[in-house]
Amino acid sequence: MKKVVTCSQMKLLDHGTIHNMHVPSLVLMERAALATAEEIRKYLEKKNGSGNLKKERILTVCGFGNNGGDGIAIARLLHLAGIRSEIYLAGNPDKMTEETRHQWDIAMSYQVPVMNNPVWDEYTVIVDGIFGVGLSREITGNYKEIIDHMNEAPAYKAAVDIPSGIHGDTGAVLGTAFEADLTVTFAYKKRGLCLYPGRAYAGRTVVADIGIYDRDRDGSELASKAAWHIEKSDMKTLPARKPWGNKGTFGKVLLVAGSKGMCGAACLSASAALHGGAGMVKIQTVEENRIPLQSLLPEAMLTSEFDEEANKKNLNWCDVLVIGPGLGTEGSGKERMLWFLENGAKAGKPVILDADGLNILAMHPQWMKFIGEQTILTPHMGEMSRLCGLNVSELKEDPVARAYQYAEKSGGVLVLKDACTVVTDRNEKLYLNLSGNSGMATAGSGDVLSGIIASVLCMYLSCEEERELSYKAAMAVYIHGLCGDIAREKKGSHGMTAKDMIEALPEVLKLAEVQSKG
Ligand SMILES: NC(=O)C1=CN([C@@H]2O[C@H](COP(=O)(O)OP(=O)(O)OC[C@H]3O[C@@H](n4cnc5c(N)ncnc54)[C@H](OP(=O)(O)O)[C@@H]3O)[C@@H](O)[C@H]2O)[C@@H](O)CC1
Ligand SMILES: Nc1ncnc2c1ncn2[C@@H]1O[C@H](COP(=O)(O)OP(=O)(O)O)[C@@H](O)[C@H]1O
Ligand SMILES: [K+]
Repeated sequence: MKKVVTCSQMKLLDHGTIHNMHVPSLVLMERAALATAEEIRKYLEKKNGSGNLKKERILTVCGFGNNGGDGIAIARLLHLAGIRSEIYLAGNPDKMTEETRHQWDIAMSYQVPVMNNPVWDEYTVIVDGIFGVGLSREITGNYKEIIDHMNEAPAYKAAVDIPSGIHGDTGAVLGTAFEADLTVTFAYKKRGLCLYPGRAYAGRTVVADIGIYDRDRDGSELASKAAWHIEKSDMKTLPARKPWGNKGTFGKVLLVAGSKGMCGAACLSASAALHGGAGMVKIQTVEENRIPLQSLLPEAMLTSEFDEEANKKNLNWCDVLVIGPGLGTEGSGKERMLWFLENGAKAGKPVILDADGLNILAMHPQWMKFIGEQTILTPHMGEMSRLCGLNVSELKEDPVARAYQYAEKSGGVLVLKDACTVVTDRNEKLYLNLSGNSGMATAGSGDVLSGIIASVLCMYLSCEEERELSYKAAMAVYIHGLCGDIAREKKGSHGMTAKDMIEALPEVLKLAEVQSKG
């Protein structure tokens, strides 16, 4: 797992390194510049093959905060490497920070050329060192014009720390933003580089170690409230299957799903749970779905019984409940959802509430009392809007803040599904997901996720290791995204379907097994 920080957390870390560890700010700046110049040099060498960089001409556009100081140092390092490198200062030089002024003096001593009226399309690379984590308001006027020129230029574009104009905490565009091909960010990814649209503006993101120290004087973590993103290597921590296990020990999933004429969602969710390694899956559905479901998925068990005795037996049998896919919001769907939500909560079973399960909850807020720390809610933006009463654009302005609020209010684990899915709980554990792609915006993709979450919960049943529910949910979201990535590789983002993601699931989980065996 890697940390993801906010701008204020990053400033705290910079400050701690400088003041507690006595690392001069200029040392951090030099390391930031070295790392960025190196990435640019690598790009140029790859592009030019032979290493002859005579045709290259680089313009670094610098503001007056420390992001501009990084930029000036980058321009100097490239100049000293024999590459044609020039500086353009954007803004008011009277506002230069001490460090940036120092960088300016060094650059002038080395006679790094400075342009006053650059001809934008003469450059092969444009580096953006205007604003970093210090961006504090909407970009207007001259800065906006400059960024628009930079974007229109045909050059390869590299951003220092974060593309200017991207809000480092929310990923929002403040007025305008630099459209980078490459972003070299320092110490940790910033939230705004994970969330959209910031993630799209950042291009390929490289995290450079510049020697930031993440502890205070007492040794406690400064960025303890930071977010996390899961990566491939974390999958080796998934519990291995015990050699002596049987289908009973590998987890029993009860899926309360499907309604008359609606069995597809139940089928996808159940199939994903089975392909994800759950020992047994039973679908609680309506009698009309028996023949299609049993023909489509003979591995799953099925019951259409719905009375107190049968329900209790099914509830006792299962380890994990998934409630919602294709349930409908009226009639039997509503009754089934309420019975299993209430009694699942009372029995202390983990419940994954998805799709129509969430829509029913939104219509009956008094049932929120059955949501607790064992419940995982998996709304997409539309469902979330129904649950919390805000419209989708309000949610998208700051999805993390909205997710925190709802997790706090509900007491459950919230999986707010979007291009960058946010997972959080009432303790503000926060995960931002970086796997997946737009091909996953296809019908049934969410049903697959609910099945994968159930299967990941099952993996942990017979394992001594304690993991928080939010971590397990975030791991499942990451795995789901990897399935989407494999499906895209095989079928392309237009043609891939939810079923292709399920087909990719064994491959993804095999990768975890291979990794854990070393
Ligand atoms: N030692 C360190 O800390 C290290 C920091 N490092 C680097 O420093 C970066 C952070 O530097 P920073 O804090 O100086 O802020 P930065 O992003 O340069 O911007 C602040 C300037 O922008 C201005 N401004 C803001 N918004 C504006 C707007 N919309 N329109 C117009 N102006 C606007 C603002 O003006 P003001 O708001 O004060 O009027 C101020 O002048 C960080 O991202 C990393 O690259 C690394 O070298 C490692 C060591
Ligand atoms: N652009 C995207 N990039 C990555 N993942 C995406 C993107 N669009 C959608 N997804 C993922 O695909 C899934 C879609 O779920 P959902 O909207 O519930 O689909 P459905 O209701 O059709 O089953 C979610 O897990 C979401 O995070
Ligand atoms: K920048």
